Amino acid sequence: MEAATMAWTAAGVGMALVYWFVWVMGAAEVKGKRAVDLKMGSITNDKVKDKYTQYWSFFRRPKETATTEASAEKVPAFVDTFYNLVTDIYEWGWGQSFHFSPSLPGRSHREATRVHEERVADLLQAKPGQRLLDVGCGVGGPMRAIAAHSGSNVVGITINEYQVNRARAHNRKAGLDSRCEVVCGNFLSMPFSDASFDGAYSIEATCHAPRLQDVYGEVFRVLKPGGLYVSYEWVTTSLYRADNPEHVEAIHGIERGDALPGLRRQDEIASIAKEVGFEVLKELDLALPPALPWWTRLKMGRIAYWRNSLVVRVLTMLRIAPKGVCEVHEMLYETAQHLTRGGETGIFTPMHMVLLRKPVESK
Ligand SMILES: C=C(CC[C@@H](C)[C@H]1CC[C@H]2C3=CC[C@H]4[C@H](C)[C@@H](O)CC[C@]4(C)[C@H]3CC[C@]12C)C(C)C
Ligand SMILES: C[S@@+](CC[C@H](N)C(=O)[O-])C[C@H]1O[C@@H](n2cnc3c(N)ncnc32)[C@H](O)[C@@H]1O
Repeated sequence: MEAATMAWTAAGVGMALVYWFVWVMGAAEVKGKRAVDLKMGSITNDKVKDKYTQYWSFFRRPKETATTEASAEKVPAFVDTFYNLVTDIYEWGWGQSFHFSPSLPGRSHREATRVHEERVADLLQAKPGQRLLDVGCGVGGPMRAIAAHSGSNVVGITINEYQVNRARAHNRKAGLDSRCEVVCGNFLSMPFSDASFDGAYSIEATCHAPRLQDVYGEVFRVLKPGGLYVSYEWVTTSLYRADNPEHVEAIHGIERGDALPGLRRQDEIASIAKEVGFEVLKELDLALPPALPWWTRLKMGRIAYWRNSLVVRVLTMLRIAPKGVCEVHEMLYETAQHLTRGGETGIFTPMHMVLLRKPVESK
């Protein structure tokens, strides 16, 4: 073969490979967020690396972050930065629901996710026409499932403006925008009137609060007397040993890679809820057997991770994705290992469920 023909053939094969990795394989989990559309939220391309470095140095020592008052105050701003960095990667590689769920035999991840969300609506006994609050709503995957399942109206709050825009666009596309509303704000001080919601829920979101009392107190305030609140909490279990270096490494890894100001213990949740005035109706770790592992989906994805990191590398080289995406992707890959370790050893659960009620006689 002539040199020129060989060069053209190689170029053709190269282009086909790029097309395959980026447009075909890069379409990952959910149609609608493709690798070529990866952005870093509202951070401009030239600021991505700096923002990532700032984030990483802030969350290097998670427990200190929660305990010193000055740095606890900065947590919501850094959580906002975190979601600017990860929201598109999450949507691309996981879907529109940013949480885990127990695997269900013979059912897809998508179905298992929906069942885990509908369980919230059922626990709340949500009814058509009721007004529910989604505390830390992400891009609204759970909100749409819960509104569709129960017929209720849902108002979501998130600290991240980029997520607000994504959630509103998804709500419109799903034809649910008349029943699903999204507000940008801090769940530690919410822009809602007292006693203005029939029910509330939070799915894997309140773990970002330095003090759980603050967010539970706000939910208590905005609920009507008699209103129910369900929360899926990220916690360490009674199997966690602070003197076991492997345990400490996994838990620190989870905290650093997920913007957490220190994980709480499982046995703290109900007492904090009571402290702010709630009645505790139910408390259960939904990850306990007979539930199947929630971390299977993270483990099964090794080939997908490899493919995804290749895709982000190629896109960064071609300057389609901003510089810094590779570092963020690498951080998430490592976080996935720590989460898996936390699940396998049983020292961590992302689904400690509490069902709470604001007493009827309270104001
Ligand atoms: C509740 C929170 C988020 C939980 C999960 C939705 C996310 C935790 C870790 C994330 C991921 C890790 C590895 C990524 C992978 C390297 C990439 O190629 C594709 C996306 C991942 C699978 C990503 C997806 C979302 C998570 C599973 C926290 C923040 C409180
Ligand atoms: C892991 S995501 C879960 C999102 C959603 N519940 C779901 O399951 O898809 C956590 C969410 O909590 C929100 N969040 C964290 N801290 C917050 C704060 N102080 N005020 C409002 N939202 C916050 C984040 O912006 C994000 O939307």
